[in-house]
Amino acid sequence: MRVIGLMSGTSYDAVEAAAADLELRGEALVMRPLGHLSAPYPDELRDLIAGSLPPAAATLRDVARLDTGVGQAFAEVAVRAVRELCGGAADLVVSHGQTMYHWVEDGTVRGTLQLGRPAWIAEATGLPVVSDLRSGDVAAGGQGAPLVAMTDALALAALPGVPAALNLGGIANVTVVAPGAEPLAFDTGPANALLDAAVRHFTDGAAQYDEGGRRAGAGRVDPALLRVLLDDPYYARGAPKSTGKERFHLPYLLQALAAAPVAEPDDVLATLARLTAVTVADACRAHGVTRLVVSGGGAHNPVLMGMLAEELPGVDLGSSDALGLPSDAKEALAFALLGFLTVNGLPGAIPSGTGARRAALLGSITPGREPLRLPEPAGQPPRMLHITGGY
Ligand SMILES: Nc1ncnc2c1ncn2[C@@H]1O[C@H](COP(=O)(O)OP(=O)(O)OP(=O)(O)O)[C@@H](O)[C@H]1O
Ligand SMILES: CC(=O)N[C@H]1[C@@H]2OC[C@@H](O2)[C@@H](O)[C@@H]1O[C@H](C)C(=O)O
Repeated sequence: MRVIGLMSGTSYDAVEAAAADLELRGEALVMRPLGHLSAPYPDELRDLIAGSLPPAAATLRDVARLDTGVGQAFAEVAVRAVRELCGGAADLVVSHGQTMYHWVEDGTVRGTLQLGRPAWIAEATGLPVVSDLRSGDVAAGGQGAPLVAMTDALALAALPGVPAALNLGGIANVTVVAPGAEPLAFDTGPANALLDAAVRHFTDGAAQYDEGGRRAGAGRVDPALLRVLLDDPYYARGAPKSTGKERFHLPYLLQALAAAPVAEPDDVLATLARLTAVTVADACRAHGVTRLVVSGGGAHNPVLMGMLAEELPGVDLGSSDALGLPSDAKEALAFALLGFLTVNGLPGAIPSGTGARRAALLGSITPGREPLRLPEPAGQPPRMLHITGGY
Protein backbone atom coordinates (compact mmCIF):
# COMPACT_ATOMS: atom_id res chain seq x y z
CA MET A 1 0.00 0.00 0.00
CA ARG A 2 1.37 3.41 -1.01
CA VAL A 3 0.79 5.79 1.87
CA ILE A 4 1.49 9.49 2.39
CA GLY A 5 2.01 10.80 5.92
CA LEU A 6 1.41 14.51 6.64
CA MET A 7 2.67 16.21 9.79
CA SER A 8 3.22 19.61 11.30
CA GLY A 9 4.53 19.64 14.85
CA THR A 10 4.46 22.04 17.76
CA SER A 11 7.07 24.26 16.12
CA TYR A 12 4.65 24.75 13.17
CA ASP A 13 7.68 25.59 11.02
CA ALA A 14 6.43 23.61 8.00
CA VAL A 15 4.07 20.94 6.72
CA GLU A 16 6.07 17.75 6.23
CA ALA A 17 5.02 15.01 3.81
CA ALA A 18 6.63 11.60 3.49
CA ALA A 19 5.59 8.67 1.33
CA ALA A 20 6.30 4.98 1.64
CA ASP A 21 5.20 1.61 0.34
CA LEU A 22 4.01 -0.37 3.33
CA GLU A 23 3.33 -4.08 3.52
CA LEU A 24 2.67 -6.64 6.25
CA ARG A 25 4.90 -9.65 5.74
CA GLY A 26 4.58 -12.19 8.57
CA GLU A 27 5.98 -10.63 11.74
CA ALA A 28 7.46 -7.69 9.86
CA LEU A 29 6.02 -4.43 8.67
CA VAL A 30 8.04 -3.68 5.56
CA MET A 31 8.53 0.01 4.75
CA ARG A 32 10.07 1.32 1.54
CA PRO A 33 10.44 5.09 2.01
CA LEU A 34 9.83 6.93 -1.29
CA GLY A 35 10.88 10.43 -0.29
CA HIS A 36 9.78 13.44 1.68
CA LEU A 37 9.08 17.11 1.09
CA SER A 38 8.41 20.11 3.24
CA ALA A 39 6.43 23.26 2.60
CA PRO A 40 6.20 26.32 4.84
CA TYR A 41 2.74 27.43 5.90
CA PRO A 42 1.49 30.55 4.09
CA ASP A 43 2.55 33.55 6.18
CA GLU A 44 -0.99 34.59 7.08
CA LEU A 45 -1.90 31.08 8.25
CA ARG A 46 1.31 30.71 10.23
CA ASP A 47 0.59 34.02 11.94
CA LEU A 48 -2.93 32.83 12.77
CA ILE A 49 -1.53 29.59 14.23
CA ALA A 50 1.05 31.52 16.26
CA GLY A 51 -1.60 33.96 17.46
CA SER A 52 -4.02 31.19 18.47
CA LEU A 53 -1.68 28.80 20.27
CA PRO A 54 -1.53 28.92 24.08
CA PRO A 55 -1.24 31.14 26.00
CA ALA A 56 -3.32 33.13 23.47
CA ALA A 57 -7.11 32.91 23.35
CA ALA A 58 -8.93 32.05 20.11
CA THR A 59 -12.51 32.60 18.90
CA LEU A 60 -14.60 29.94 17.17
CA ARG A 61 -14.11 31.92 13.97
CA ASP A 62 -10.35 31.54 14.48
CA VAL A 63 -10.86 27.79 14.97
CA ALA A 64 -12.90 27.54 11.77
CA ARG A 65 -10.28 29.53 9.85
CA LEU A 66 -7.52 27.33 11.24
CA ASP A 67 -9.36 24.07 10.52
CA THR A 68 -9.96 25.15 6.93
CA GLY A 69 -6.58 26.82 6.39
CA VAL A 70 -4.55 23.95 7.79
CA GLY A 71 -6.72 21.46 5.89
CA GLN A 72 -6.13 23.33 2.63
CA ALA A 73 -2.39 23.68 3.31
CA PHE A 74 -2.13 19.96 4.04
CA ALA A 75 -4.17 19.23 0.90
CA GLU A 76 -1.74 21.22 -1.26
CA VAL A 77 1.22 19.32 0.19
CA ALA A 78 -0.59 16.01 -0.28
CA VAL A 79 -1.19 16.76 -3.97
CA ARG A 80 2.52 17.57 -4.36
CA ALA A 81 3.44 14.36 -2.55
CA VAL A 82 1.28 12.23 -4.87
CA ARG A 83 2.95 13.85 -7.86
CA GLU A 84 6.54 14.24 -6.66
CA LEU A 85 6.97 11.27 -4.30
CA CYS A 86 4.50 8.64 -5.49
CA GLY A 87 4.77 8.79 -9.25
CA GLY A 88 1.23 10.14 -9.49
CA ALA A 89 -0.61 7.43 -7.57
CA ALA A 90 -1.09 6.60 -3.91
CA ASP A 91 -3.63 4.62 -1.91
CA LEU A 92 -4.01 6.50 1.37
CA VAL A 93 -3.20 9.78 3.09
CA VAL A 94 -2.66 9.97 6.84
CA SER A 95 -2.83 13.46 8.30
CA HIS A 96 -1.78 14.42 11.83
CA GLY A 97 -3.03 17.95 11.39
CA GLN A 98 -1.76 20.76 13.60
CA THR A 99 -1.95 20.40 17.36
CA MET A 100 -3.61 23.50 18.74
CA TYR A 101 -4.33 22.35 22.28
CA HIS A 102 -3.24 19.32 24.27
CA TRP A 103 -5.48 19.41 27.36
CA VAL A 104 -3.65 17.97 30.34
CA GLU A 105 -4.95 18.36 33.91
CA ASP A 106 -3.04 16.80 36.83
CA GLY A 107 -1.27 14.45 34.47
CA THR A 108 -4.47 13.22 32.81
CA VAL A 109 -5.14 14.09 29.17
CA ARG A 110 -8.74 15.30 29.08
CA GLY A 111 -8.66 15.95 25.34
CA THR A 112 -6.40 16.89 22.47
CA LEU A 113 -7.16 19.10 19.49
CA GLN A 114 -5.49 18.74 16.10
CA LEU A 115 -6.96 21.01 13.39
CA GLY A 116 -6.81 20.54 9.60
CA ARG A 117 -10.13 19.27 8.24
CA PRO A 118 -9.38 16.05 6.27
CA ALA A 119 -12.20 16.63 3.73
CA TRP A 120 -9.97 19.20 1.98
CA ILE A 121 -7.27 16.54 1.57
CA ALA A 122 -9.73 13.89 0.34
CA GLU A 123 -11.26 16.36 -2.13
CA ALA A 124 -7.90 17.51 -3.49
CA THR A 125 -6.35 14.04 -3.83
CA GLY A 126 -9.43 11.83 -4.31
CA LEU A 127 -7.84 9.53 -1.70
CA PRO A 128 -9.18 8.27 1.63
CA VAL A 129 -7.68 10.09 4.60
CA VAL A 130 -7.00 8.85 8.13
CA SER A 131 -6.89 11.76 10.57
CA ASP A 132 -7.49 12.63 14.26
CA LEU A 133 -5.15 9.84 15.33
CA ARG A 134 -4.75 10.84 18.96
CA SER A 135 -8.37 10.83 20.12
CA GLY A 136 -8.85 7.05 20.20
CA ASP A 137 -6.03 6.63 22.68
CA VAL A 138 -7.25 9.56 24.81
CA ALA A 139 -10.77 8.08 24.87
CA ALA A 140 -9.20 4.81 26.07
CA GLY A 141 -7.65 6.71 28.98
CA GLY A 142 -4.25 7.31 27.40
CA GLN A 143 -2.09 10.38 26.89
CA GLY A 144 -2.63 10.34 23.11
CA ALA A 145 1.09 11.06 22.75
CA PRO A 146 3.82 10.32 21.85
CA LEU A 147 2.41 8.24 18.98
CA VAL A 148 5.74 7.86 17.18
CA ALA A 149 6.32 5.14 19.79
CA MET A 150 4.87 2.43 17.53
CA THR A 151 7.38 3.18 14.77
CA ASP A 152 10.19 3.47 17.32
CA ALA A 153 9.32 0.20 19.04
CA LEU A 154 9.18 -1.70 15.74
CA ALA A 155 12.36 -0.07 14.42
CA LEU A 156 14.39 -0.64 17.59
CA ALA A 157 13.04 -4.12 18.37
CA ALA A 158 16.05 -5.97 17.03
CA LEU A 159 18.76 -3.70 18.45
CA PRO A 160 20.97 -4.93 21.31
CA GLY A 161 21.22 -3.35 24.72
CA VAL A 162 18.56 -0.81 25.74
CA PRO A 163 17.93 1.31 22.66
CA ALA A 164 15.76 4.41 22.76
CA ALA A 165 14.51 6.86 20.18
CA LEU A 166 14.59 10.59 20.93
CA ASN A 167 12.64 13.27 19.07
CA LEU A 168 14.02 16.79 19.62
CA GLY A 169 11.08 18.81 18.34
CA GLY A 170 9.44 21.66 20.14
CA ILE A 171 8.91 19.06 22.83
CA ALA A 172 11.33 16.17 23.40
CA ASN A 173 9.93 12.68 23.60
CA VAL A 174 11.60 9.31 24.06
CA THR A 175 10.64 5.72 23.37
CA VAL A 176 12.61 3.16 25.40
CA VAL A 177 12.69 -0.44 24.14
CA ALA A 178 14.25 -2.54 26.89
CA PRO A 179 14.62 -6.28 26.19
CA GLY A 180 11.77 -8.32 27.61
CA ALA A 181 9.82 -5.21 28.64
CA GLU A 182 6.92 -3.38 27.07
CA PRO A 183 7.99 -0.16 25.33
CA LEU A 184 7.96 3.04 27.39
CA ALA A 185 7.23 6.36 25.72
CA PHE A 186 6.79 9.83 27.16
CA ASP A 187 7.55 13.50 26.72
CA THR A 188 10.66 14.43 28.71
CA GLY A 189 9.92 18.16 28.51
CA PRO A 190 10.79 21.10 26.29
CA ALA A 191 13.32 20.69 23.50
CA ASN A 192 13.11 23.69 21.14
CA ALA A 193 9.87 25.15 22.49
CA LEU A 194 11.56 27.43 25.04
CA LEU A 195 14.66 27.97 22.88
CA ASP A 196 12.51 29.24 20.01
CA ALA A 197 10.35 31.35 22.34
CA ALA A 198 13.50 32.93 23.77
CA VAL A 199 15.01 33.69 20.36
CA ARG A 200 11.77 35.26 19.10
CA HIS A 201 11.52 37.29 22.32
CA PHE A 202 15.08 38.57 22.43
CA THR A 203 15.18 39.36 18.70
CA ASP A 204 11.68 40.89 18.63
CA GLY A 205 10.71 38.25 16.09
CA ALA A 206 13.67 38.94 13.77
CA ALA A 207 14.84 35.34 14.27
CA GLN A 208 12.70 32.25 14.83
CA TYR A 209 15.29 29.85 16.23
CA ASP A 210 18.96 29.60 17.23
CA GLU A 211 20.49 28.51 13.93
CA GLY A 212 23.29 26.04 14.57
CA GLY A 213 22.95 26.71 18.28
CA ARG A 214 25.23 29.71 17.72
CA ARG A 215 23.72 31.85 20.46
CA ALA A 216 23.60 29.02 22.99
CA GLY A 217 27.20 28.19 22.11
CA ALA A 218 28.26 31.78 22.76
CA GLY A 219 26.51 31.87 26.13
CA ARG A 220 27.18 30.38 29.54
CA VAL A 221 24.75 28.26 31.54
CA ASP A 222 23.29 30.18 34.47
CA PRO A 223 23.09 27.73 37.43
CA ALA A 224 20.38 29.69 39.26
CA LEU A 225 18.08 29.81 36.22
CA LEU A 226 18.76 26.15 35.48
CA ARG A 227 17.82 25.26 39.04
CA VAL A 228 14.56 27.17 38.83
CA LEU A 229 13.68 25.50 35.53
CA LEU A 230 14.58 22.00 36.76
CA ASP A 231 12.36 22.45 39.82
CA ASP A 232 9.28 22.10 37.61
CA PRO A 233 7.30 19.13 39.02
CA TYR A 234 6.73 17.83 35.49
CA TYR A 235 10.20 16.28 35.48
CA ALA A 236 9.61 14.27 38.65
CA ARG A 237 6.31 12.89 37.37
CA GLY A 238 6.55 9.27 36.26
CA ALA A 239 5.65 8.04 32.78
CA PRO A 240 3.25 7.90 31.03
CA LYS A 241 3.19 11.68 30.61
CA SER A 242 2.87 14.18 27.83
CA THR A 243 3.07 17.92 27.57
CA GLY A 244 3.26 20.77 25.10
CA LYS A 245 3.43 24.51 24.64
CA GLU A 246 0.34 24.73 26.83
CA ARG A 247 2.90 24.51 29.66
CA PHE A 248 6.24 25.41 28.13
CA HIS A 249 5.78 28.83 26.48
CA LEU A 250 7.20 32.36 26.70
CA PRO A 251 5.31 33.46 29.86
CA TYR A 252 6.63 30.31 31.56
CA LEU A 253 10.20 31.31 30.65
CA LEU A 254 9.69 34.95 31.70
CA GLN A 255 8.36 33.76 35.05
CA ALA A 256 11.51 31.69 35.56
CA LEU A 257 13.64 34.69 34.59
CA ALA A 258 11.79 36.83 37.14
CA ALA A 259 12.88 34.35 39.80
CA ALA A 260 16.42 34.01 38.45
CA PRO A 261 17.31 37.04 36.32
CA VAL A 262 19.89 36.57 33.56
CA ALA A 263 21.18 39.66 31.75
CA GLU A 264 22.67 38.06 28.64
CA PRO A 265 20.22 36.49 26.14
CA ASP A 266 22.88 34.02 24.97
CA ASP A 267 23.24 32.84 28.58
CA VAL A 268 19.48 32.18 28.66
CA LEU A 269 19.80 30.10 25.48
CA ALA A 270 22.78 28.17 26.83
CA THR A 271 20.76 27.44 29.97
CA LEU A 272 17.69 26.30 28.00
CA ALA A 273 19.80 24.01 25.84
CA ARG A 274 21.32 22.54 28.99
CA LEU A 275 17.82 22.12 30.46
CA THR A 276 16.84 19.98 27.48
CA ALA A 277 20.06 17.95 27.64
CA VAL A 278 19.74 17.33 31.40
CA THR A 279 16.06 16.38 31.33
CA VAL A 280 16.53 14.03 28.37
CA ALA A 281 19.62 12.51 29.98
CA ASP A 282 17.84 12.04 33.32
CA ALA A 283 15.04 10.18 31.53
CA CYS A 284 17.52 7.98 29.65
CA ARG A 285 19.56 7.19 32.76
CA ALA A 286 16.42 6.30 34.69
CA HIS A 287 15.68 3.58 32.15
CA GLY A 288 19.20 2.35 31.51
CA VAL A 289 19.36 3.50 27.90
CA THR A 290 22.54 2.39 26.13
CA ARG A 291 21.86 3.76 22.63
CA LEU A 292 19.97 6.87 21.62
CA VAL A 293 18.62 7.26 18.07
CA VAL A 294 17.95 10.96 17.57
CA SER A 295 15.60 12.74 15.18
CA GLY A 296 13.81 16.06 14.96
CA GLY A 297 14.98 19.58 14.33
CA GLY A 298 17.09 19.70 17.47
CA ALA A 299 19.36 17.09 15.90
CA HIS A 300 20.56 19.95 13.68
CA ASN A 301 21.72 21.89 16.76
CA PRO A 302 25.34 20.85 17.43
CA VAL A 303 25.47 22.72 20.73
CA LEU A 304 22.42 20.88 22.05
CA MET A 305 23.73 17.57 20.73
CA GLY A 306 27.11 18.28 22.33
CA MET A 307 25.50 18.96 25.69
CA LEU A 308 23.51 15.74 25.35
CA ALA A 309 26.72 13.81 24.73
CA GLU A 310 28.27 15.45 27.82
CA GLU A 311 25.27 14.43 29.91
CA LEU A 312 25.23 10.87 28.57
CA PRO A 313 28.85 9.65 28.47
CA GLY A 314 29.05 6.07 27.23
CA VAL A 315 25.66 6.20 25.49
CA ASP A 316 25.88 5.71 21.73
CA LEU A 317 24.30 8.81 20.12
CA GLY A 318 23.28 8.56 16.48
CA SER A 319 20.74 9.72 13.92
CA SER A 320 17.60 7.86 12.92
CA ASP A 321 19.03 8.07 9.39
CA ALA A 322 21.29 5.18 10.37
CA LEU A 323 18.17 3.02 10.74
CA GLY A 324 16.86 4.09 7.34
CA LEU A 325 14.43 6.62 8.87
CA PRO A 326 15.46 10.07 7.61
CA SER A 327 15.44 12.33 10.66
CA ASP A 328 13.40 15.08 9.03
CA ALA A 329 10.82 12.64 7.63
CA LYS A 330 10.48 10.34 10.60
CA GLU A 331 7.35 11.82 12.16
CA ALA A 332 5.51 11.95 8.82
CA LEU A 333 6.55 8.35 8.11
CA ALA A 334 5.42 7.38 11.60
CA PHE A 335 1.94 8.73 10.94
CA ALA A 336 1.81 7.03 7.55
CA LEU A 337 2.55 3.80 9.42
CA LEU A 338 -0.17 4.47 12.00
CA GLY A 339 -2.82 5.07 9.34
CA PHE A 340 -1.70 1.93 7.51
CA LEU A 341 -2.19 -0.06 10.72
CA THR A 342 -5.65 1.42 11.14
CA VAL A 343 -6.93 0.47 7.68
CA ASN A 344 -5.53 -3.02 8.27
CA GLY A 345 -7.49 -3.31 11.50
CA LEU A 346 -4.45 -3.07 13.77
CA PRO A 347 -3.93 -0.81 16.80
CA GLY A 348 -1.41 2.01 16.56
CA ALA A 349 -1.27 2.98 20.22
CA ILE A 350 0.98 1.26 22.78
CA PRO A 351 -0.75 1.22 26.21
CA SER A 352 2.55 0.78 28.06
CA GLY A 353 3.57 4.07 26.44
CA THR A 354 0.42 6.13 26.70
CA GLY A 355 -1.20 4.54 29.77
CA ALA A 356 -4.41 3.68 27.89
CA ARG A 357 -6.67 0.87 29.08
CA ARG A 358 -6.31 -0.90 25.74
CA ALA A 359 -4.49 -0.68 22.43
CA ALA A 360 -6.83 1.43 20.34
CA LEU A 361 -7.19 1.49 16.57
CA LEU A 362 -6.38 5.10 15.80
CA GLY A 363 -8.03 7.74 13.68
CA SER A 364 -11.10 8.60 11.69
CA ILE A 365 -11.41 7.75 7.98
CA THR A 366 -12.65 10.28 5.43
CA PRO A 367 -13.60 8.58 2.12
CA GLY A 368 -11.94 9.72 -1.10
CA ARG A 369 -13.62 9.95 -4.46
CA GLU A 370 -14.13 6.15 -4.77
CA PRO A 371 -16.21 3.99 -2.42
CA LEU A 372 -14.17 3.09 0.66
CA ARG A 373 -12.59 -0.36 0.39
CA LEU A 374 -10.46 -1.57 3.32
CA PRO A 375 -8.13 -4.59 3.27
CA GLU A 376 -9.19 -7.70 5.16
CA PRO A 377 -8.19 -7.18 8.81
CA ALA A 378 -4.65 -8.44 9.40
CA GLY A 379 -4.27 -11.63 11.40
CA GLN A 380 -1.47 -10.45 13.67
CA PRO A 381 0.28 -7.20 14.59
CA PRO A 382 3.84 -6.75 13.29
CA ARG A 383 6.72 -7.25 15.71
CA MET A 384 9.43 -5.42 13.80
CA LEU A 385 9.89 -2.76 11.14
CA HIS A 386 11.99 -3.74 8.15
CA ILE A 387 13.06 -0.73 6.11
CA THR A 388 14.10 -1.44 2.55
CA GLY A 389 15.42 0.72 -0.23
CA GLY A 390 16.10 4.29 0.56
CA TYR A 391 16.20 7.51 -1.41
N1 LIG B 1 19.78 24.15 11.84
C1 LIG B 1 19.18 24.25 13.03
N2 LIG B 1 19.85 24.74 14.10
C2 LIG B 1 19.26 24.82 15.32
N3 LIG B 1 17.98 24.44 15.57
C3 LIG B 1 17.29 23.94 14.52
C4 LIG B 1 17.83 23.82 13.21
N4 LIG B 1 16.86 23.29 12.39
C5 LIG B 1 15.77 23.12 13.16
N5 LIG B 1 16.02 23.51 14.43
C6 LIG B 1 15.10 23.49 15.57
O1 LIG B 1 14.15 22.47 15.36
C7 LIG B 1 12.84 23.01 15.48
C8 LIG B 1 11.89 22.25 14.57
O2 LIG B 1 12.03 20.90 14.91
P1 LIG B 1 10.88 19.88 14.49
O3 LIG B 1 10.42 20.19 13.12
O4 LIG B 1 11.36 18.50 14.81
O5 LIG B 1 9.76 20.29 15.54
P2 LIG B 1 8.24 19.83 15.52
O6 LIG B 1 8.11 18.51 14.84
O7 LIG B 1 7.43 20.97 15.02
O8 LIG B 1 8.00 19.69 17.08
P3 LIG B 1 7.28 18.49 17.88
O9 LIG B 1 8.09 17.24 17.58
O10 LIG B 1 7.38 18.96 19.28
O11 LIG B 1 5.89 18.41 17.35
C9 LIG B 1 12.97 24.44 15.08
O12 LIG B 1 11.91 25.21 15.64
C10 LIG B 1 14.33 24.81 15.66
O13 LIG B 1 14.19 25.15 17.02
C1 LIG C 1 -0.23 16.53 21.37
C2 LIG C 1 1.00 16.57 20.50
O1 LIG C 1 0.94 16.98 19.35
N1 LIG C 1 2.16 16.15 21.06
C3 LIG C 1 3.38 16.11 20.30
C4 LIG C 1 4.44 17.04 20.92
O2 LIG C 1 5.56 17.08 20.04
C5 LIG C 1 6.52 16.08 20.45
C6 LIG C 1 5.83 15.40 21.58
O3 LIG C 1 4.93 16.43 22.09
C7 LIG C 1 4.96 14.24 21.08
O4 LIG C 1 4.38 13.67 22.24
C8 LIG C 1 3.84 14.68 20.15
O5 LIG C 1 4.13 14.51 18.77
C9 LIG C 1 4.85 13.40 18.28
C10 LIG C 1 4.84 13.44 16.77
C11 LIG C 1 4.26 12.05 18.74
O6 LIG C 1 3.06 11.95 19.01
O7 LIG C 1 5.04 11.08 18.73
